[in-house]
Formats: sequence, C-alpha cells, structure tokens
Amino acid sequence: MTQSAQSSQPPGSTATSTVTVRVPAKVNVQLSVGGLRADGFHGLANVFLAVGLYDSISATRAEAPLLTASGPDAAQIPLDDSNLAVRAARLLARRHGLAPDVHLHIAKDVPVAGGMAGGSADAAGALLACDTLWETRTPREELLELCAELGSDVPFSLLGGAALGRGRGEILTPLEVTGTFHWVFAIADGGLSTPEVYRECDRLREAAGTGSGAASVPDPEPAPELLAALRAGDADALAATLRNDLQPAAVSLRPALAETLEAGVAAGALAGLVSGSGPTCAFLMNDADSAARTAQALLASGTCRAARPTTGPAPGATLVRPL
Ligand SMILES: C[C@](O)(CO)[C@H](O)COP(=O)(O)OP(=O)(O)OC[C@H]1O[C@@H](n2ccc(N)nc2=O)[C@H](O)[C@@H]1O
Ligand SMILES: Nc1ncnc2c1ncn2[C@@H]1O[C@H](COP(=O)(O)OP(=O)(O)OP(=O)(O)O)[C@@H](O)[C@H]1O
Repeated sequence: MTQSAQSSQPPGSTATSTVTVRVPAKVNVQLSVGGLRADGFHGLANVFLAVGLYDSISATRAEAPLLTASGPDAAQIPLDDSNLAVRAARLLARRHGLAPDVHLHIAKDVPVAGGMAGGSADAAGALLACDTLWETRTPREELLELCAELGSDVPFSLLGGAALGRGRGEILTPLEVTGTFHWVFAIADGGLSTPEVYRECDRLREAAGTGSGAASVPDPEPAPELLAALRAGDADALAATLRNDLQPAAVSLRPALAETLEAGVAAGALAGLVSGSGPTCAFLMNDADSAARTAQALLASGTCRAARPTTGPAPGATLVRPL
C-alpha cells in the first residue's frame, strides 16, 4: 500500500463498485483526565462534539490491498499498513474470514495530528465503507467494539453527534443537544503526538506535586452545567464551562498556542480551548457571522496556518455513495 493520488476520486472507481463514507472531526468540550492506569491509558470524562470538517473514505473492490490519499495535507499521513484506515479494513476482513483486498482512498480535510481525531475518522469510515462493500452486515454494537480496538476516539467517530466517553473514551453515552453551536478552528503548522501530550500532562502533575497515578488523581466526572448547556443550546453557558485538562500540556509543548488562544478571544470568540491533544485551537462563537469574522481575524493575526468556521453537532460516519 504505497501510492498517493491527487484526485478526489479513487482511480479506477466506478459508480457501482465504490462505497464512500463521510466522517466528521471532533472537538472535546470537556476533557477531564484522571490518573494514569496500569494499561497505559488515562480514565476520562470526555464530552465529544462532532463538527463539520470531514474526511471521505472510499472503498473499491481490488485484486490486492491499496491505499491512496488526496487533499492538501495528504502527504502527512502514512500510506503503509500503519494507516488506521488500513488497520480497520484488515480487522473487519479478519473478523469475517475475508481477504482485505480493497482499494481505500482517503480524501483528507481534517487536520493531521491536530487533536480532531482525523485518523480515527478514517478508521471508522473504512470500517463502515468495507462493511457495506463486502456486504458483511456487522451489527452496530460489533462495529463499535471493532472501533474501540482501533483507538479510543474511533467509536465516537462512527457515532457522531455529541456523547460522553468514559473509560479511556471508548464507552459512549449519546448526549442531547439543542440547536447548533458555531465554532472556528485555528489550525497550526505541524501536529502534536497524542501519547506525548498525555505524558506531558503526567509530567506537569508530578512537577506540581499532585501525582499522576490513578490513586492520586480523582476520578473525572462530566460537569452537570456543561451537559445542561448542551441540552439548552446555550452558547454562553457552554463557553463558561469548556474545559480541557490536556491544554496545559499542549501549551507546554507548543507555547505559541497561548498566543493563538488570546488572538481568538480578542477577535470576538466567547471562549477558546485547545482541541483534544492539540495543536488545533477551537473557538466557540455566537453565530455564523461572528465565526466568519473571527476566522479572518485569526488568519490575519499570523498565529495559525488556517482558520475554519464550522458548526456542531455533525452526524457520525455516513454513507454518501451509493445513496
Ligand atoms: C485526546 C483524545 O483525542 C481526546 O478525545 C483521545 O483521548 C485520544 O484518543 P486516540 O487518539 O484514539 O488515542 P489511542 O490511539 O487510543 O491512544 C494513543 C495513546 O494516547 C494515550 N491515551 C489515549 C487515550 C486515553 N484515554 N489515555 C491515554 O493515555 C496513550 O498513551 C495511548 O497509547
Ligand atoms: N488515516 C490517518 N490519518 C491521519 N493520521 C494517521 C492516519 N493513520 C495513521 N495516522 C498516524 O496517526 C497520527 C495521529 O494522527 P491523527 O490525525 O489521528 O491525530 P489526532 O487528530 O491528533 O488524533 P486524536 O485527536 O484522536 O488524538 C499521525 O501523525 C499519523 O502518523
């Protein structure tokens, strides 16, 4: 699997032999991080919101496995067997005793290593696309279990909307949301490694003398005011309760993020926070007009590479071809 392509359609695809799935990015409106567990993960109270930046994953029957990618940042993703979409296709094929002979094509729009679960989106998309192409009809619960095997964020990429993630983030409870929240995402040059950001979080906790183990960090809980703000569709109340325990670690590894966060708030955001493990910064806005203005001001501030206005919640992995 070592080929890249620049077109948005997989080469050689035909209308009948290709399945395409669209999958959203996410922002964590609450990311409360518990102590480091014995298995190397952290217990979380993780409130996910899917937002309107999407990757599209196409699956086409092929004689042998092949992966291609397109989009401005496609060169940043691995095209070998470490790609999460490839791992997803192999996992599903193994589950059903099939050969993983499929051409996967990723049309990439979610920032790479940006804290917006782009790789997870591709994994969830590949699972759904291959399950449809191969007519394996895997029950939803089983698909969610396969997602969890691939990564902590992957089940949410399949589900979309808004959800509380417990455990390491993979145990999901859908959440009620009223209306639409407006956001601007400030995309940085270069990514941050998720395990490194968690390690930095532990290091900062140790340095502060609070300890980083499961015995010393209280079990994280979702904030009732934040869940109420989502239920009510109240952007001001949500802005007052946004929280990301990984933010100090992301800013410690990338101090320039402090300037991006300041620039967004100075440009009219209700509040800003680092998205997940960063370095993308997320700004909650009042409406679409202020989102467009703030995106322009952020770009002009020179504190980010790109600024994208969008909304959430967005639907989870969705079949877009064939309809
Ligand atoms: C930061 C978030 O994006 C917030 O939603 C997620 O917690 C990260 O989820 P992800 O990228 O799917 O992460 P995984 O692929 O499951 O794990 C990658 C690495 O991140 C760290 N990790 C991840 C999830 C978690 N609850 N605790 C962790 O400490 C571990 O070092 C793990 O080896
Ligand atoms: N399909 C994929 N798309 C992007 N990155 C991938 C993919 N498959 C594997 N990777 C690897 O995973 C790393 C993390 O990429 P990803 O874009 O998922 O980060 P992220 O959005 O910060 O993740 P998260 O928010 O879930 O922690 C990349 O640096 C890349 O090496």
